Amino acid sequence: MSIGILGGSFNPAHRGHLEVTRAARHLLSLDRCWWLVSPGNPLKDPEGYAPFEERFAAAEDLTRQFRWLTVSGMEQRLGTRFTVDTMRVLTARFRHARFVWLMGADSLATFHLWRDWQAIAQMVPMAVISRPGEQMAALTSPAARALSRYRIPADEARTLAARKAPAWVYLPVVHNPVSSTEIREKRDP
Ligand SMILES: Nc1ncnc2c1ncn2[C@@H]1O[C@H](COP(=O)(O)OP(=O)(O)OP(=O)(O)O)[C@@H](O)[C@H]1O
Ligand SMILES: O=C(O)c1ccc[n+]([C@@H]2O[C@H](COP(=O)([O-])O)[C@@H](O)[C@H]2O)c1
Repeated sequence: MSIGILGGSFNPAHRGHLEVTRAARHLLSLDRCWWLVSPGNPLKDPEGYAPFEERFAAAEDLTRQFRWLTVSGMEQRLGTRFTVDTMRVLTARFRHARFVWLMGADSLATFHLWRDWQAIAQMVPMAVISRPGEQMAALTSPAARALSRYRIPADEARTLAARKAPAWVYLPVVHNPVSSTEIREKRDP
């Protein structure tokens, strides 16, 4: 079974998350997707984070109609905050699953700042989905350069989940500028 994982703060969840996930599911031919709600991104200021339970519940509300999409509180339960730790547990626990790590272009732009990012790239194939204004920073980022030889063309995206990591694809398919930051600012100007 192939499973796409979109890790995120979901502070709050929005249509952009949905668009990324639906596009990835379709183009990568994934059986299922998980939204992995982070207890707190280690690179983000904890100030301004809504409580985990609130972020989780809002993500569930937004996705209820999609049976192929599960909102997971795995990191909260495991007590992991770093993706490398989470993926070590998941790959050991679900030996027969073929995981693909999903992320927006802005995440690839700072991927080289994540703990043991090379180990993550060795562990799991990755799909990077476009985000308005982020393409240049993503594709010229230190991680994109370091991993350039493992990039596959977008028209081979369907093969990604079956590939051995490292392997990644850039999908220029989402053009929705929505962000959690914008939603929070509109709520509390
Ligand atoms: N509009 C979007 N287009 C493409 N990718 C997105 C979009 N919104 C979120 N993502 C991706 O979804 C993942 C989780 O994002 P996150 O929960 O941080 O939302 P966000 O809108 O980026 O939040 P914030 O504005 O608080 O930084 C990240 O990999 C991010 O790149
Ligand atoms: O492991 C890390 O060092 C790391 C650093 C920054 C972000 N992440 C993960 O990236 C995902 C997206 O985070 P965010 O806050 O941009 O939604 C989420 O699963 C985070 O746990 C992970």
